[in-house]
Amino acid sequence: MILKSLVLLNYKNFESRNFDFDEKINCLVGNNGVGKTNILDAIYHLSFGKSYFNPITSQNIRHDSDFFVVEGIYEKQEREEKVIVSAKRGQKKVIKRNGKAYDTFSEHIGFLPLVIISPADRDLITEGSETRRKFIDGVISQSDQGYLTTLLKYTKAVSQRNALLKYFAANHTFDQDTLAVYNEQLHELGSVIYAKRKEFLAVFTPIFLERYHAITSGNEEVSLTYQSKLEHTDLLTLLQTHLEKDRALQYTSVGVHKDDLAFTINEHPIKKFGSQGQQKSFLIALKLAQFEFIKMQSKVNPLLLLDDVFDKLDETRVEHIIKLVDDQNFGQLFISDTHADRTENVVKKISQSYKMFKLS
Ligand SMILES: Nc1ncnc2c1ncn2[C@@H]1O[C@H](COP(=O)(O)OP(=O)(O)OP(=O)(O)O)[C@@H](O)[C@H]1O
Repeated sequence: MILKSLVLLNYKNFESRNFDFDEKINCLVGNNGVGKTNILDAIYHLSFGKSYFNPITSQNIRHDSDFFVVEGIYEKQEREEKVIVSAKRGQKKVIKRNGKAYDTFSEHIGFLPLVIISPADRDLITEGSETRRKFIDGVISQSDQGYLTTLLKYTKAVSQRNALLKYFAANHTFDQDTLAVYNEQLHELGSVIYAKRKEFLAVFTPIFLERYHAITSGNEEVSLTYQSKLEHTDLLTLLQTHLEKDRALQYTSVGVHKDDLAFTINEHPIKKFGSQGQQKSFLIALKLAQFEFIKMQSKVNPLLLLDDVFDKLDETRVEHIIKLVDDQNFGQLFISDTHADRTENVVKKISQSYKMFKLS
């Protein structure tokens, strides 16, 4: 799959801009703040209908404008696909494929597979468990629409159960039968989600370890461990044993919406004991494993976006990363960097076909 061209209208700092891309490598170079990351984010928008960096739609519209439009022309399985994302202040965002608007954004997820590696990924290490669940769910959803649908239903059932718990507390009442309906739903949907996450991690973890060792030349032991209360007990039983707690808290305190992924280096949490370079290598290995997993599942080469990836990494690690990208037989690559020469030297090693976009 290739993104052939991109049009931006009032998207962040771009008033009106067109790009015709190379089918292999595109380098976006320029000083801090010229909009390199914004271009990557516009491409991300076309795949996911939202920004990777800023979830507030109105803040992605250029200051003093009322709307933005991002348009991409793709070539996918020998067909041309035109995708447009547009947003007006105060209105719902619209995603269109070949002129037809989607009813729900989730239908579009996975159609244009994409992996982004960015400094913002460090949230995966530093932030709470929700970020890591989103990562797992995002990877699985890009190649499994059914999973995404199950997840959305589960999330809705959790909200409804929480609303019911609040209602019970506010009205000093309790109705076991109504609660049981939600418990059953959560149990059924949660078991599917748990099984899929486990299945995913069984395939994903070895790929991740292999990528990490390739980047670091293998002196450090790292691990990914899926943590879920469903490991030992089914969700129906857990919901029953947590009933008093849930009633007191007025929300559902147990279920797959509380799962986590533990990251360790030499058996210690990487958040506390990993150096900046080790953390960065860990995150890049995660993302390259994501790339490989999606490619295996969807049989499509995802677009790969590298945002400021070379910063703070020594030359050997940069070389290893680029070699890995090359070995993975990547499809189309977008790289943002402040150093035009550094980028050009690196990309020349893996492809004769590339374009440099010098932004100012
Ligand atoms: N809604 C908006 N309207 C106008 N400008 C915006 C908007 N949102 C962000 N910007 C501008 O976009 C610029 C940042 O762009 P971006 O993050 O893409 O820079 P960059 O080239 O990647 O920089 P760096 O090298 O520092 O990462 C800033 O100048 C910021 O003010």
